[in-house]
Amino acid sequence: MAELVFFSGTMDCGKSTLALQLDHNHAARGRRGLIFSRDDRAGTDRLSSRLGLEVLAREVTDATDFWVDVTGDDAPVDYLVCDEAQFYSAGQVEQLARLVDEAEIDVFAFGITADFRTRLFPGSARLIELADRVEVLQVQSLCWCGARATHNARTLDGRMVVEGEQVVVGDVGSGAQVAYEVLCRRHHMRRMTTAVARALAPADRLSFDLPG
Ligand SMILES: Nc1ncnc2c1ncn2[C@@H]1O[C@H](COP(=O)(O)OP(=O)(O)O)[C@@H](O)[C@H]1O
Ligand SMILES: Cc1cn([C@H]2C[C@H](O)[C@@H](COP(=O)(O)O)O2)c(=O)[nH]c1=O
Repeated sequence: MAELVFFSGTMDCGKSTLALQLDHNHAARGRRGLIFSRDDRAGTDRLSSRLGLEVLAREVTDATDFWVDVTGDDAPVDYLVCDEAQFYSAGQVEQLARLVDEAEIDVFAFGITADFRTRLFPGSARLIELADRVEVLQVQSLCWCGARATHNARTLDGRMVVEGEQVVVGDVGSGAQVAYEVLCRRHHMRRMTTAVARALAPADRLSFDLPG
């Protein structure tokens, strides 16, 4: 029986890498898959991993109707890989669920659950509601303190911000003025990013090495 699976985690925990591996393994067994993504950091029509691998993908937009696109494709489809699924609409997630139930197509969706304010993205919320399984990635991304990172912070010059648009494409550790950093809940609640922690305590008094 086909499944709708949501692989979730913080930014930078290996979701896109897993998406590429999963596609590789299914394709190697002769299954036909389609890859979708939306607003990948590497640009449109892309699914990219920080490990360096990048493949062509179909870009999801507000106008995308998965049911129409997939059932109208040239050849039968066995599975879909859907990256950056947090950016999909609730209606698009419902189309994915329909493809699973009525067309017997496996859907493997990947995305972050919550935004920089700890609020669920619409696509992720609907996936949590509808998925057969929600899988939290095994590889843990870490807060600067060494604890498991569970939350995504948006930073402006290294300091956490709590106001702004929900969607701003960006990266962790990019050095850009607006960037992201993954934190444990304790430090997310206290808005204590690496830069703030470094400013508050001398490095020799910190129990975990801060990144350079
Ligand atoms: N130079 C590197 N060497 C080994 N692993 C790396 C390197 N750079 C990134 N990674 C791994 O890649 C992960 C990020 O993978 P990616 O698929 O891009 O994440 P996500 O899609 O969840 O944001 C990191 O958590 C880390 O495990
Ligand atoms: C927290 C948060 C993230 N984003 C963006 C930033 C990145 O472009 C993607 C996440 O990609 P990744 O492959 O999981 O690293 O989401 C955003 O737009 N708004 C946010 O609040």
